Amino acid sequence: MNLRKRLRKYLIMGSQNCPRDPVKILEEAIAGGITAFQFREKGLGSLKGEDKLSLGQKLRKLCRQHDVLFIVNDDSVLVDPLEADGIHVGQEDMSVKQLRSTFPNKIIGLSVSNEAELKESSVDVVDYLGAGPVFGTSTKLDAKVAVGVEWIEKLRGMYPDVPLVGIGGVTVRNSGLVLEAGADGVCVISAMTYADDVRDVASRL
Ligand SMILES: Cc1ncc(COP(=O)(O)OP(=O)(O)O)c(N)n1
Ligand SMILES: Cc1nc(C(=O)O)sc1CCOP(=O)(O)O
Ligand SMILES: [Mg+2]
Repeated sequence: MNLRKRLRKYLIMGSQNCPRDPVKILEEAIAGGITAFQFREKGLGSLKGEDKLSLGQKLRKLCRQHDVLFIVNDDSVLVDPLEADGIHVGQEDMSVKQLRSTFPNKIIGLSVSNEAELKESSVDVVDYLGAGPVFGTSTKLDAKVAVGVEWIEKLRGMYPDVPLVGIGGVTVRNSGLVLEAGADGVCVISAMTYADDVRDVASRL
């Protein structure tokens, strides 16, 4: 399956986003049909060190068993121990050029939230772009200003062939707008991790 298809339903989470066992939440999301997962263990209440690694290993194993793409957020040190398929970074993280030279064959995703960031970005060395926050979000405390689906349209126009996902405040109800604007996939955290029925949300997304 090509990357655009594999990024279609992209769950991102760490234990800090989960009101119950993250392993169970991922199992249910996989049963509902997610195609990609990002291990984003960061921020208030997140696990560190061995505990972080141990949870990452359990989530990685599940993704492998079900052929779900497994991406690590930010932490390049975890890529090899978790045998991740790739890494996602933002503008304030490790440079994508450096990552590309360290991981020539891994998937590299980069966040772009506005024109100024785009100007500074080496889009040519990454495999996909994460655009957002499309809508308002309270999950990421340092999220930038919501950019709307117009930002997706703009990026799609500029980069017709680059895999593109929308993130930030995405729900079952508004996910269609993100895809109609030209995204290949939608990323969600809270809409899935806090759902009463995770599997149902994943399948309807
Ligand atoms: C797919 C995807 N898109 C954007 C982000 C945000 O990355 P970043 O700006 O580095 O912020 P943090 O997630 O690290 O807080 C993402 N993680 N994934
Ligand atoms: C991790 C993250 N990155 C964003 C960006 O705009 O780059 S918004 C965000 C949080 C998304 O969480 P929710 O689906 O609960 O709104
Ligand atoms: Mg980051």
